Amino acid sequence: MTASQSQGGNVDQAEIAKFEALAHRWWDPEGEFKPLHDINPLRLDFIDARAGLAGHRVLDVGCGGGILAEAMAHRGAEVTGIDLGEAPLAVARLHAEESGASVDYRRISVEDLAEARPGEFDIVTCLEMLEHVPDPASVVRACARLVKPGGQVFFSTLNRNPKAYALAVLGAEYLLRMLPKGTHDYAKFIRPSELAAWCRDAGLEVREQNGLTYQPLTRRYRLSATDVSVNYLVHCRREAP
Ligand SMILES: C[S@@+](CC[C@H](N)C(=O)[O-])C[C@H]1O[C@@H](n2cnc3c(N)ncnc32)[C@H](O)[C@@H]1O
Repeated sequence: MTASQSQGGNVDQAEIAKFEALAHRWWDPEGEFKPLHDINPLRLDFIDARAGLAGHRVLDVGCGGGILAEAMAHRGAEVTGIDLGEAPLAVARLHAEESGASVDYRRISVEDLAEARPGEFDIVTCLEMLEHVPDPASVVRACARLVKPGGQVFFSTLNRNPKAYALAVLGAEYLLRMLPKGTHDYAKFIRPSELAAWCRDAGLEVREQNGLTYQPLTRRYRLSATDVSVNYLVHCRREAP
């Protein structure tokens, strides 16, 4: 058990501090968060095509500086974004003010929000966050509680295998320097089978898994229905009671 877990929360303060320190760079499309900017149109379309964002109540868990949350609001969703980092949320609020996006940003854990507002959301998104928490299965359970029966939940994270280590850690952090060193902890990467088991245990039906693959030559990402070997997206539906 880590120090932060023993204090009662499912949070690794060192992870939060990492994102706090970089928060001012969140909206620089060529900065440390470039990969999130680059994959955002793909993941936004993936979610919109499966859940239909316009007019729906959406919760974005681990929203950071708001790259996805804002984009979903611009598609007509009523978005709440939660995170435990103060600085990323401050950046997110400022950016939304400038862009005219309406997003309700809050500093609260997903577990506490699930206690307070179970079943309130049509759609829950939790992207690139599970690999930064001590107990990702607890986040999956909370997301399942927060969505309405029949509602949609989306996760994305990094697979745990030698290829993912080579590309996401050695390649992105050390070779290409796309990300600061230490951004990812390989031990926290999650196999699709592990995530699927947590989803099923939480009452979520896994409908689809899609890879987000990086092409080093073109420096572009694309969605792949078959290659979930590195970064991947999962679409689930909360089973009706
Ligand atoms: C890689 S960023 C992803 C941001 C956003 N989801 C995206 O994909 O554009 C990870 C985010 O998770 C947040 N985070 C880490 N641990 C968390 C926790 N226990 N509860 C809520 N947010 C957390 C960090 O503060 C950071 O903003």
